[in-house]
Amino acid sequence: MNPSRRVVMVGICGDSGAGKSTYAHALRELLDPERVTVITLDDYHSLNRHERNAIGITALHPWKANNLGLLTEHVWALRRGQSIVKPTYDHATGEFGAPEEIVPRDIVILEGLHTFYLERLREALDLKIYFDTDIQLRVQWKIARDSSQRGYTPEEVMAEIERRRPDVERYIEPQKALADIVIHYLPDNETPPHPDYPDPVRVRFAERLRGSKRRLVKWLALAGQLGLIQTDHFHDHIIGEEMEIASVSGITDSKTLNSLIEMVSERQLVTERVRQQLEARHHDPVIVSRILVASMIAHLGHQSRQDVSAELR
Ligand SMILES: Nc1ncnc2c1ncn2[C@@H]1O[C@H](COP(=O)(O)OP(=O)(O)OP(=O)(O)O)[C@@H](O)[C@H]1O
Ligand SMILES: O=C(CO)[C@H](O)[C@H](O)COP(=O)(O)O
Repeated sequence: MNPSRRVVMVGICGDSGAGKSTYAHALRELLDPERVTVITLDDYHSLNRHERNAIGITALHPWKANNLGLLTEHVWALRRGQSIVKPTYDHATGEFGAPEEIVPRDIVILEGLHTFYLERLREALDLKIYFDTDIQLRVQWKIARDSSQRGYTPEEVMAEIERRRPDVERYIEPQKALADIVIHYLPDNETPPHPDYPDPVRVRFAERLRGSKRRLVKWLALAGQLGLIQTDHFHDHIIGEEMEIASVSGITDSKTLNSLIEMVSERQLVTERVRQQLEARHHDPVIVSRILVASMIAHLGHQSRQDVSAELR
């Protein structure tokens, strides 16, 4: 591995249907698919669908249904710039597929149910994002996806959501307290639907106040005060800890989004893909959120390259 390079590791965590994988792949597109590897933790299930059902456990059980030891080993290997050969899981059949080789790129995004579950996993991550998607959206999205792509009927999806509820509370939701940023998608009942934007969604960001170098919410609040974006800004307690919160709703224009990008990152780090996105004049909150988070990740990559260069001097 080139010693002046350090892989940037981003973790995305949350319940099934929260939008993790869609977000991870959107970030990859924005940052540059050649530079980003996305890994889903679903590939580290230790039991197939039939085996889980036979012993009556859900995929949410960290130890009985997942190989978190192997995952941790692989995450650290990738962070060191080493290739891995990882398992694969096929949701269309509920079976494992052939193992695949992963060569680390500049940025690795891990997305899954247990991304922050182990301290040793969290230690490998430069940015931790938890998706706390509103239950109404989560159910709607999960039913649509699982019945079209994973071989379930809508009734089976509803029954599965109910069956999983205790495990969600026990194993998944506590990880919210370990995130740097919590992203909450909410239905936006105040923004009128538009042909390009038929199901308006509001995106709420909560950010930890403790010594964070990242200041996404502060900048959003400032942009709101300046009247640049539609936002509300407040402090609240999430799992007992004070967090600063701002939500983005409505439509944001490109000029404003450009200013926000410069607040969270640097002009020279704006990727070609983001530039192309900015050619559209108006952006919904999901796009705004993805572009800002991609810009923060680009900035983290830049900082880590500077740190490595300083260490080598
Ligand atoms: N912002 C969004 N707006 C509309 N639909 C969305 C959005 N994000 C995700 N979805 C839809 O919700 C479904 C679930 O999303 P996704 O697969 O990303 O969730 P996930 O958290 O990775 O779920 P799982 O852990 O079960 O794999 C997908 O079909 C996707 O198209
Ligand atoms: O919570 C999930 C994350 O996607 C899935 O339910 C889990 O991966 C098992 O998948 P399947 O139901 O396709 O066997």
